[in-house]
Amino acid sequence: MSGHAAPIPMTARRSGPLTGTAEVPGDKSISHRALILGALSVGQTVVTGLLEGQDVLDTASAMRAFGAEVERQGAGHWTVQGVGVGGFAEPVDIIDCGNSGTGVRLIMGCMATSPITVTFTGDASLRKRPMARVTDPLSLFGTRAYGRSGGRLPMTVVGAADPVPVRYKTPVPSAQVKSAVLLAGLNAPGETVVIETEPTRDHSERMLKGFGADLHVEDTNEGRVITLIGQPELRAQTVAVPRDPSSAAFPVCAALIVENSDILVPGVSQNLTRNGLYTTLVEMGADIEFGNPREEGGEPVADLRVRFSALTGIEVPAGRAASMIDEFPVLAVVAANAEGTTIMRGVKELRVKESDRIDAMARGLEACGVRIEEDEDTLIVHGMGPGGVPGGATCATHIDHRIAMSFLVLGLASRQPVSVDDGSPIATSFPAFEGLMAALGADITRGS
Ligand SMILES: O=C(O)C1=C[C@@H](OP(=O)(O)O)[C@@H](O)[C@H](O)C1
Ligand SMILES: C=C(OP(=O)(O)O)C(=O)O
Repeated sequence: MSGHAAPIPMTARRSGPLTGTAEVPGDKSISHRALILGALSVGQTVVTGLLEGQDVLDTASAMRAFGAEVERQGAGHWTVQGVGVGGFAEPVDIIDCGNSGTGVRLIMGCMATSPITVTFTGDASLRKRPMARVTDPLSLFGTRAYGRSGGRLPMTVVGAADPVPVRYKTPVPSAQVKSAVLLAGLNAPGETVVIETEPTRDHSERMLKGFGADLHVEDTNEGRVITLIGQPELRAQTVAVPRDPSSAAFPVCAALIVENSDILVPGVSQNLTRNGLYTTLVEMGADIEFGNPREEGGEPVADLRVRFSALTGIEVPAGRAASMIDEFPVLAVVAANAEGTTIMRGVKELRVKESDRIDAMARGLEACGVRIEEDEDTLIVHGMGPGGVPGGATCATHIDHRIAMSFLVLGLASRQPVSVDDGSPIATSFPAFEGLMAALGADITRGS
């Protein structure tokens, strides 16, 4: 929904030890894809553990507008009666993807090779984000797009009536771009090929295969080459959505920096395209046990036991950025509570998320007394040691859920409270955040 709710100021105060179990909600990336692939399949897809965050609810509404029957049967339990590849009807109204880059870009992909015309919009954050990264490769299929200057929403996309398959090397490491091209390739005859030089999250590839697409992935000198044969009949599936490692990052990082904490976070994805934060935290000296490794919903997962730790700053290699792209804001908070300097390189994609996350973190951390250095592609945090951040500031969240949650985690370990001007965007990805953190013992309240 693009109408931004009234701002909800929130404040976090230094807390006693966090203890207990944090059962984080379903993975946002997989939830979007379960609804989209369900809508493109023949038969009824059943989804359990769906994330009922606003981003995913907006994708559910969009799938209904294209003709799929999407119904909520119970908490996290949804069914999708699909229309099949090439079966999308033209929506009679604008598709509003709210705050969700994943939603709008993947949906543009899956309508781009059908003979329909669709107008997309989103909230004030999404309307600032670049769409040409998706509409450029879609134009190779024969799709046309007419947006505001700079390729911004609102944007009207005219699907190709006679699509041709494409071969496309992604110029930015983006799972959204890769996925949009693959989804468009579903309704183009012949082979669509996407080549990525830096691997990004691979949920689309795994799930497309699971729904019956003919897709194979090969690691070559040129990069990861993904080949999809167009016009398959996708078959409805049962999808058990695993928990979201990006949401798990908040209780995990909170426990690492709040003295004497000891928590359990079950079912955290160990998918190599998603687990960069956890590798980084261990390198910084985090006391994390990875117990009971197993598969859930087609993803490798483990139960994490996380204890308060004395951490040391490190240099995070640029090659790891894609596997932890949404976790840099909360890593910056952890880094501020570590000894020494943490250098995050290759992070310029953070500038085109829900907000410019490098700028938002730098300004908020500075306001809380932390020394920061930054350039276009780098963020450097000078750590103040465990519990050493002064705090005592109100940080601007810029309609960005991850910025809001990161600064609230910071406040739990800072000398003075840390407030955010608006915690309402948290509902886009982690509506249970406040209750879950309170149950662990975190002192987070509404108001400034
Ligand atoms: O494909 C996805 O589900 C996502 C891909 C990433 O974006 P980019 O592809 O723009 O890097 C990530 O930041 C986003 O939260 C979810
Ligand atoms: C970047 C994110 O999401 P999206 O691109 O889907 O808005 C995120 O959830 O951190």
